[in-house]
Amino acid sequence: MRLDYLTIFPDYLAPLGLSLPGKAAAKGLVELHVHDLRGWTHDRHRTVDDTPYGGGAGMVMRPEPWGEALDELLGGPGAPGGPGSAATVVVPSPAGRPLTQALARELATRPRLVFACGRYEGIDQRVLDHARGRDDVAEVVEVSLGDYVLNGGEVAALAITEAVVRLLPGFMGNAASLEEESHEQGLLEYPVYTKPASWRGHDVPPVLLSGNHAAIAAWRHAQSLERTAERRPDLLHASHVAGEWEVVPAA
Ligand SMILES: Nc1cc(-c2cccs2)n[nH]1
Repeated sequence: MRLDYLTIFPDYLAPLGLSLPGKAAAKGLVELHVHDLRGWTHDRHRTVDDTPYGGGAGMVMRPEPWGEALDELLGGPGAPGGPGSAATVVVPSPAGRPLTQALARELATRPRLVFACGRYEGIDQRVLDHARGRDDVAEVVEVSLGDYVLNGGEVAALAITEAVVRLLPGFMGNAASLEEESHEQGLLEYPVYTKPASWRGHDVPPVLLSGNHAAIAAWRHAQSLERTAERRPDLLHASHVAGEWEVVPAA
């Protein structure tokens, strides 16, 4: 998978070279390329924004630099990959589709993601509309991290990258652990414990020391259900609760 990032703050994406994405890059699972949008401006001040039509506060990002940048990254002579490598343009936005594990799984199947990290009051809408009409763009997807407003898309791009890259085959050593994670089964994760068995008067739930794998699995599922019901009832569906579960003594 190739990941490109268009931003006016390239240094903000320096963490891409560290930890998770950095490890995936080192394993050859991903190619990461950060581009300064100002590289596609032609005036002395390298202007990327202007006042909004219709008035209102703040500034809007001009379409020209984005259009030229996408021309070069997507369809230009230097563009990587031939047919079948059509890019998915990911636009972090508070008005986007919520980032969920399902969306992360979907994005992890794509051959190329191009992150358009906007600032100010947003990117001129025509940039997205034009990109949607390109035959070298598979999809333009606006993605929200949640119902709050950041100053720019860079932080969101880092979060989306981490959620996606960790799902790539061959990245996480134990693929089984991916199955059990929060949201992977549609439920919140159960509580976890490690040594010592007793710490500051707090004991590990005895079932976890029992060696009874069926009872442990049942206890963990019951904990996930309980946590989800308490904290995220919106995630609970009949399918989660259906089926016979043996009653396991409370921890
Ligand atoms: N969820 C979310 C995304 C954003 C922004 C993306 C780009 C500028 S602000 N705020 N909140």
